[in-house]
Amino acid sequence: MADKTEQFSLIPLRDIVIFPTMVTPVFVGRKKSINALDVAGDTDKKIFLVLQKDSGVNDPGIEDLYNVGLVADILQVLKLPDGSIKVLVEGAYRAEIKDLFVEEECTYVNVKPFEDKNEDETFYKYLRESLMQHFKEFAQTENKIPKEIYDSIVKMDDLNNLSYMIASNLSIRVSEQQEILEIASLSERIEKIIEFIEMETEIKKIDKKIKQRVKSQMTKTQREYYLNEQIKAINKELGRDEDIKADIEELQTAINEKKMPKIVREKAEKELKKLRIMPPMSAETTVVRNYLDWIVSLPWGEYTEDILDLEKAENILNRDHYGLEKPKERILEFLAVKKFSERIKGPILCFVGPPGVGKTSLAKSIAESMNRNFVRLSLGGVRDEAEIRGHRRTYIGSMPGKIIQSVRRAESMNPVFLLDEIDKLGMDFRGDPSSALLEALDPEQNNSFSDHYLEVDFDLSKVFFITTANTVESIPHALLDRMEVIRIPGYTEREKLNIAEKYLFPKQLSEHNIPAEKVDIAENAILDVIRYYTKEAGVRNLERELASVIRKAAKKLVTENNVTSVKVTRKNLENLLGVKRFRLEHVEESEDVGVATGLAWTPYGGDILQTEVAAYEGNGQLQITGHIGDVMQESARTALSVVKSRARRFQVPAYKFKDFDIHLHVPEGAVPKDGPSAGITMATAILSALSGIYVDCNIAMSGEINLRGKVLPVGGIKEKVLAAHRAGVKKVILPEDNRKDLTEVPSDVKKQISVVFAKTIDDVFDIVLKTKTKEMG
Ligand SMILES: Nc1ncnc2c1ncn2[C@@H]1O[C@H](COP(=O)(O)OP(=O)(O)OP(=O)(O)O)[C@@H](O)[C@H]1O
Repeated sequence: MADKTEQFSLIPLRDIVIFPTMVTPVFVGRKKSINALDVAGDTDKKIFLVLQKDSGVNDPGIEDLYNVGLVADILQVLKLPDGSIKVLVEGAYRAEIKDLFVEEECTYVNVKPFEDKNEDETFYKYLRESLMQHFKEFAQTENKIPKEIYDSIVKMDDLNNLSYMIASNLSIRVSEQQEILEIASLSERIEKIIEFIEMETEIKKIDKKIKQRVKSQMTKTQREYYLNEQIKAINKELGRDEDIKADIEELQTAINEKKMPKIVREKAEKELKKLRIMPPMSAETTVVRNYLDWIVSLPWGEYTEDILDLEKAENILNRDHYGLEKPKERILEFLAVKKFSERIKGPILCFVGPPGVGKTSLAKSIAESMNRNFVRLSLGGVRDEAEIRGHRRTYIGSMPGKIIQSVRRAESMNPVFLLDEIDKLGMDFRGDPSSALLEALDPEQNNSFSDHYLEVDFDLSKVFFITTANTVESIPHALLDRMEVIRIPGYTEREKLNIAEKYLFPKQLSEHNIPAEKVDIAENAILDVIRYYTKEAGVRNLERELASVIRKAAKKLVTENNVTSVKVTRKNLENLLGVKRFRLEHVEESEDVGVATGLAWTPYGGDILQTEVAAYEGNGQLQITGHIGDVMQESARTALSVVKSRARRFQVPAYKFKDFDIHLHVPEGAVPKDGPSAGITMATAILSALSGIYVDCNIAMSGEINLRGKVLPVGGIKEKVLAAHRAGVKKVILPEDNRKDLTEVPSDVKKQISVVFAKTIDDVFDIVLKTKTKEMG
């Protein structure tokens, strides 16, 4: 490329700057430009391309063009259907216009190559690094540069070409690209490109910031307003406007029709008025709407008519429940009092007993016999006052409390309302749910029960509340005071057998729709289910296992061709229910040293627990294991002191308390145990371990002791005696003061077991300690 003037035909460019070495399509439409192509084709296929200053000018003169353009090779010419031409050019070198001749058919230019300035190239390396770094950052933020272009740019060796390539890919104005094209010095050109890149990235950043600021400035209400307007528009489009209106009218009708008290009606009308003027989809509207939905769905003024027919009630109670004489009698008395005086507000019934003894089903039978609706609310784990009394409406997602929710489910103002597991009510920093419950249960105040959500009083005075608990100990005192406790202890094996035969099995058969003659179960098979597949005071699991037996039998009937009926016997039981899950609890040894048989009460019934004690050389420490609670730990210490005070009588030398460690262990470590009732058992085992005197393990015992050795009464007598009976124990020691509780124990059990009563620990020792002594090492 000599430094001389050359002549080319001209194509003026609109809105595009072409750089050297770039291969680009150019669309040519103007007549003169098409002719310029023809002229170029006749010569050496070179053409001069330069940017127009104003793209609106049709036939530009020298003053309308930039000075520096590009001499380019024509690679391909393509005629398009609309008569215009697409020409593929490759930029050869930059050139400067010296002269311009506007002819009729096309414009010619005399140009001189626009040379690069000679420079010291030592800094090019650094310039290159800087350029690449900027470009990479730009490519990342911009994310517009196609991957293949990016890859080819990154690989480019020639710095000149690199600068052109990058410049052509920046999203800057054409005049700015032209500016780059016109810079003769490579280093200056690169600096300019870097400047543009920085400007671009900065603009992007500012842009982002502004967008964010605008976004956050758009306040919640503005957004809501905007969204609401949109929803309104959408609703209108879809014709839902009418739906919303109809909805409001529906609410109005419901308010009119419900037998709500005046004050509630006024409140509802007021809220409805608000709703009418609110934008349909605002958050506040939803709150008001939900509130009104709740108000109109409550059974205001709906009462079922009571039937207080004692004979019918008794029949229903007997129809559904075996035994339970005392509770049934008490229930009938209660109903009788109600019949005579509607106004006397009797105490609230509280059924206390282990799971599955029929507390819930008794309550259901009461409801049925009185012709009332029945609803059940489990209080287990309720720790928050708001769960009972509801959250104020200002809370997002608030609702009425569980009492009001349950009344809605009951669909009448006077249901039988079972508050289950009242002993499991919790209490923590969120308030005391029992105080809210107290208000619901208290006949003096419950005609105006206040729920935080409803904001209007609700009359609970006609509700018949019944509560249930596994144990009275953990019922809050204030609640217990208002309740009449009816105890339903666990069942004996015989009772369970009767319940299973007469109630559970037939009930399950009919629930499974299986005719009685198709599946039968032998008495001893039921006994085996009770003994080896369930371990409970009630009959819930027994019922479940019987259901399972029935299902398995039904499958046999269906799948095995020749089987027309199934008789479940002791022999085929294991085939149906799988291997036995429990073994009978029984006393391991008939006599031993350092062990005693205790009786424990758990919320799930009674259990026998053999307490073991080992004594070995040490320094007078007492170690206790077996997952036992604080009260039981203290009771163990008391037992040790009691034994110390009787050491001389049993010839236990004093050094044994000083130079021996005592380890007391209560097996079945997985079951947490607590309470003072193992006092006499622990004292017996400790004394035996230290003295070497044998203990009669066939005698089971339960009793608390104080430091002076007096035996104090304990709870759960029926469960404990039943557990002893189940384990085959023949004799039981109980505190003298528990003599009266023996009436709870069924007489068939009492016939088979002898109960002795002890006043002091010495009485206990006299009964259980043998005369034999083991030689101690
Ligand atoms: N004496 C009984 N006669 C007949 N069926 C009984 C008897 N006791 C319990 N059942 C039956 O045992 C099942 C469990 O009883 P229910 O659910 O009433 O126990 P629960 O004492 O309320 O237990 P939880 O305390 O776990 O709620 C019911 O199907 C019930 O009908």
